[in-house]
Amino acid sequence: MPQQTIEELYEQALDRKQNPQTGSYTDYLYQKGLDKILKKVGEESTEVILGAKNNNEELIYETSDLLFHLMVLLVEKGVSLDDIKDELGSRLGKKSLLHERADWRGDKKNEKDS
Ligand SMILES: N=c1c2ncn([C@@H]3O[C@H](COP(=O)(O)OP(=O)(O)OP(=O)(O)O)[C@@H](O)[C@H]3O)c2ncn1[C@@H]1O[C@H](COP(=O)(O)O)[C@@H](O)[C@H]1O
Repeated sequence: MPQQTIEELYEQALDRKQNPQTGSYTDYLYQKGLDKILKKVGEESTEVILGAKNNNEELIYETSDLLFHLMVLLVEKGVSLDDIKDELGSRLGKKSLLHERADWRGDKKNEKDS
């Protein structure tokens, strides 16, 4: 079975933006505009959560849907994958702030606030 990288998925979405194709679902999303794309990202996020509660097959399917719609959102907003990689890179090696969280320390008093 062929595989597709996130980079290829992004490039595909970018190509659809630059070279609109009639009958393309990606093009349909761009035509509908940002609110439609955001609605799809919201729906697909919820479906990832529901899929994870069911089984890994559904989780994989819904995560793929979400990644596709996220790539369309990034393209629509003019955000590149490099922008995301830079942000992720800036976090590399940073100490997590987990130790500052009361719930992690087992502070039951604050659990209801989390
Ligand atoms: N990876 C995807 C991909 N993942 C999900 N989807 C579409 O996302 C939609 C999600 O399903 P839903 O039931 O939630 O949505 P829907 O009812 O079809 O549509 P809405 O009216 O809700 O918007 C389906 O129509 C899927 O076909 C995708 N559509 C396209 N791609 C990739 O993009 C390429 C280009 O596709 P086109 O732009 O259609 O040529 C394809 O070859 C694929 O590689």
